[in-house]
Amino acid sequence: MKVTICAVGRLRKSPELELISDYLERFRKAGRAFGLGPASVIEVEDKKNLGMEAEAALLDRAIPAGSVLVTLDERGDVVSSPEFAERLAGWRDQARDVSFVIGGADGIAPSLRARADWSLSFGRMVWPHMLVRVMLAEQLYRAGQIVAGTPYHRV
Ligand SMILES: C[S@@+](CC[C@H](N)C(=O)[O-])C[C@H]1O[C@@H](n2cnc3c(N)ncnc32)[C@H](O)[C@@H]1O
Repeated sequence: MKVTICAVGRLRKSPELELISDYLERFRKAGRAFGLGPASVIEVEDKKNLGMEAEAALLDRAIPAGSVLVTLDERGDVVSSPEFAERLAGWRDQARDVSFVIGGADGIAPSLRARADWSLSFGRMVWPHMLVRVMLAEQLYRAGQIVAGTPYHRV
C-alpha cells in the first residue's frame, strides 16, 4: 500500500526535513511486514503565486490516480491515533493506495477539498504546513507501530 504526501512548498534542509525523513524511513522499515507504506513526499510549487486554485491544479497532477484522497484541514475530523491506524489498515485491506494533501499558506482550494474522501484534522488550531508534515509522518509511523502491536503507542 503506497502512501503519498502531496504538499505545497519546497522544504529545504532543516530540522523538520530531518524529522520527516526519519519518521518515514522508520515507517517504511516497520510497515513492510504489515503491508503499510512506503510513504513518499511530492512537493508542488506555485512559483508565480497564482493562488489556491493554481496550487490545487498542481496538487491534482501530483495525486496518484485511484488513491484514497485525504485532505489535511483544521476543519476536518479529529481522531485518535488508534482510529487513524484502523483507517490506514482498512485501506490496506481494500488494496487502496492513499494520498494525503497538505495545503499552502492559504489552505486547500474548496474544489479540491470537495472531492476528498476524508478530511483529517490535527485539532482546530492552524499549524504551519511543515509542522503538519512532521506530525503526519509521526502519525504514520505510530499507526504502523499500533498495527504491529508494539509498546510505542501508550494511552
Ligand atoms: C498554514 S495552513 C493554512 C490554513 C488556512 N487557514 C486554511 O484555510 O486551511 C497550511 C496547511 O496546513 C495544514 N494544516 C494546518 N493546520 C492544520 C490542522 N489543525 N489540522 C490539519 N491540517 C492542518 C492544512 O493542509 C493547511 O492547508
